[in-house]
Amino acid sequence: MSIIQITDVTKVFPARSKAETPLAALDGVSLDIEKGDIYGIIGYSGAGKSTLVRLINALEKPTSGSVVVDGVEVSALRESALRSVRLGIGMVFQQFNLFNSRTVWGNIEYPLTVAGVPKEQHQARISELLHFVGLVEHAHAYPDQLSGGQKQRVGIARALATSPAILLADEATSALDPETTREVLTLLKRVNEEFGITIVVITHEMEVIRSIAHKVAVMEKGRIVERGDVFDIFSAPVAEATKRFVSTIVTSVPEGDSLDALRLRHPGRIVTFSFADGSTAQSAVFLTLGDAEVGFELIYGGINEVQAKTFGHLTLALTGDDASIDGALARIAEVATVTEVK
Ligand SMILES: Nc1ncnc2c1ncn2[C@@H]1O[C@H](COP(=O)(O)OP(=O)(O)OP(=O)(O)O)[C@@H](O)[C@H]1O
Repeated sequence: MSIIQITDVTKVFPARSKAETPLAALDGVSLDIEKGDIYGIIGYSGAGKSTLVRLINALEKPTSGSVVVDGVEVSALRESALRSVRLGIGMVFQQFNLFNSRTVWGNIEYPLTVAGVPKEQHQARISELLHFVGLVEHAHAYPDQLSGGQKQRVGIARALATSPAILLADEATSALDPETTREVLTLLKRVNEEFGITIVVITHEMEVIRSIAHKVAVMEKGRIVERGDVFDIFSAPVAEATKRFVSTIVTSVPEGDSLDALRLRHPGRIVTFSFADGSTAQSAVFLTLGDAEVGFELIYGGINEVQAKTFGHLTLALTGDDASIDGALARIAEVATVTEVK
């Protein structure tokens, strides 16, 4: 069941000066997010990711199209009716957005007060959240006494205070080092698994998508250029923008300087074999080459794991006569994608 349904949404911002033309930050975007999913939205700066998030929590209205959240058409609601919709959506930010004048406890209490939760219920809820994010000992610390990772854990506890059905994480780990990023992503995964909260993760880092997302949409210039299950997108990206993102963490076919360097060392035929189902296809490649008396050396690539499934791109330098190589490649093409590197 969809919990967020965005249909043919366009968002045009007025020109900032007479010299400029109005800008379509979103241009015909449709996106369905299922309840309980972790959905990643990736794109470079200016792709329209934040605008999309601001439409989901109704901080912006679309120029055209509709945004339905948990069965409510938020794009049509008046400001007064939006309050209850926003209570069902938690938000985590890159710069944490904590109140520096309030303690950890006070920061987590704030949304409870705003939502009108009776005071006598605050203590139990805050204490539960502090345990969940592992900050019980820091309850009375102020944000500037905390590390970045601890601040983000407060941000997550605060976002969960009113038990939202949806959590929007806008570049939540972009200000953190890799180790702390892993901790925060693990926490977000627990939020999803233990509470069944749907999470929308906005990022420009493919590693964030690989670590926690089930599905991903790739945005470029206000449009979604590709979407799908994270494993499919990583193992066989189609759009150019997707390929660029995937190549930041997956070595596939060698190109540019890497290819030039390989060519110098291996003047013969260079072929990349790509598989999406791990070891069976790999052994078939090696056995077929051996049977055809084609020599091979692994020179580039590797095996990757996404969502507990493996895929790989292995580039081999082949030696032998062309007819044997061609025969072997034709047989291998039945179990793996074969790309001759030119
Ligand atoms: N309030 C606004 N007025 C005018 N233009 C805007 C406004 N908000 C966003 N834009 C423009 O819309 C486009 C998309 O911006 P958006 O912030 O959604 O992209 P993004 O993918 O989130 O990028 P970033 O990661 O840099 O935030 C950009 O060109 C931006 O300058």
